[in-house]
Amino acid sequence: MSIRNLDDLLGEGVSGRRVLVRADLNVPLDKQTGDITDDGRIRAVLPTLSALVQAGAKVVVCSHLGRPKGAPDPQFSLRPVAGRLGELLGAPVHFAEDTVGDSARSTVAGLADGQVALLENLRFNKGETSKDDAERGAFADQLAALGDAYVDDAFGAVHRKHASVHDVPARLPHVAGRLVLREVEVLSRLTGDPERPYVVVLGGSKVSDKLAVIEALLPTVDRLLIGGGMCFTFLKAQGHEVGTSLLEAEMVDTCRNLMERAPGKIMLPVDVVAADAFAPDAAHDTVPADGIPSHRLGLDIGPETVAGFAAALSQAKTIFWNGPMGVFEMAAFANGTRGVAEAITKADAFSVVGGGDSAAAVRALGLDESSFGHISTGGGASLEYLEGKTLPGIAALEN
Ligand SMILES: Nc1ncnc2c1ncn2[C@@H]1O[C@H](COP(=O)(O)OP(=O)(O)O)[C@@H](O)[C@H]1O
Ligand SMILES: O=C(OP(=O)(O)O)[C@H](O)COP(=O)(O)O
Repeated sequence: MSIRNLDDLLGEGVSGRRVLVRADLNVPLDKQTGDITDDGRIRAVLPTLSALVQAGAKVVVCSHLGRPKGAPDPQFSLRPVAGRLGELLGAPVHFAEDTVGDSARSTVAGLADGQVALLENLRFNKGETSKDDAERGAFADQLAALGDAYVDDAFGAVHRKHASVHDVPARLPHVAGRLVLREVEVLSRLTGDPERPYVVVLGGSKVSDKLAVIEALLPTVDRLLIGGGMCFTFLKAQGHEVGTSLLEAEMVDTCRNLMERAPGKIMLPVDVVAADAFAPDAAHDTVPADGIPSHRLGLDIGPETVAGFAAALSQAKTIFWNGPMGVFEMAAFANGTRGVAEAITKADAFSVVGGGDSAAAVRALGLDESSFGHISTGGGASLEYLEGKTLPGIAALEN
């Protein structure tokens, strides 16, 4: 990557300078308690933050959390993340109650050398995600005013053309952080000439984001295994009833086209675990994929599907997996994700797992992280990188 990195910035000296770090601290939260259920993304940014702290910078961290709608929403506050980040750094993290307002300005102004502040959720501001260049630019101006230099270490968000990712680097001296650098180095192994068979497994719930990626990836992969919330739009395209499962109705034709264009390449579930409700204690049964009752929703792939996917994975030499196979957060619907994850660890292949929830699933299910070649913090970001797209966050660092 021909872009400047953290070592270049450290080499210039950062003591006493305000360094704005864009991190991806979009961690999963327990829906009932609001507790952080997996702190992997916070840990992933520690090498960059610790290096800046040690070098005496005034470190100003910013991130999004979830998808609030451009205004403050307490359920998406980063306050709990500030607490956890402080524990991991071994020093308190000063939390600003807003992102670019009075609280942010006074918090940053009060930082001593080597101290860290975390700004409130970037997405509480309309300008962060706006499609209007001027609106995004105006927010980027305010954000950039809080730093003297900018580090992008938010690999999970480099595919977003958002103010903090795409517009701030145009306003400040900018470098890639340690995490972004490492992610790109590892993922580049999958873009050149991956050892074959190359098998990609896709699941999760960000269906419309990822359907677009499938189109681009299809010619380069040997097998595409589809589970999770993703599979129902494909099953519908095959003419099956999917009950009240997650469905992207306007994408059904696209899915049909994809299957017709690459016959035999896409593997879909042959059985699914269908439940009465989206709840941990919901009544559920394994049913054939063409027999989901109309009042039920698919929350996991079934055992026959796991066996089929495992057989395909056992042949692979390169594997990329993004998106849990089911609602793994609920024990009754975690078997598909566990089965596929175990099959990946057993394969004699270079394997990459990408995505906040997929990485969290690996840890929550107690799997040995070292049996994967790489666990990426970005799902959508790594998929778009593999697709060969110019990622707004990376392009901005190159300029
Ligand atoms: N069948 C399903 N129905 C609804 N949600 C699902 C289903 N399968 C998986 N999910 C959910 O998908 C979420 C993760 O999706 P996504 O954000 O796309 O993955 P990642 O963060 O790894 O990129 C998990 O919270 C999981 O519960
Ligand atoms: O969780 C994320 O992406 P991922 O689920 O694709 O890994 C990133 O934090 C980006 O979040 P976004 O998809 O709401 O822009």
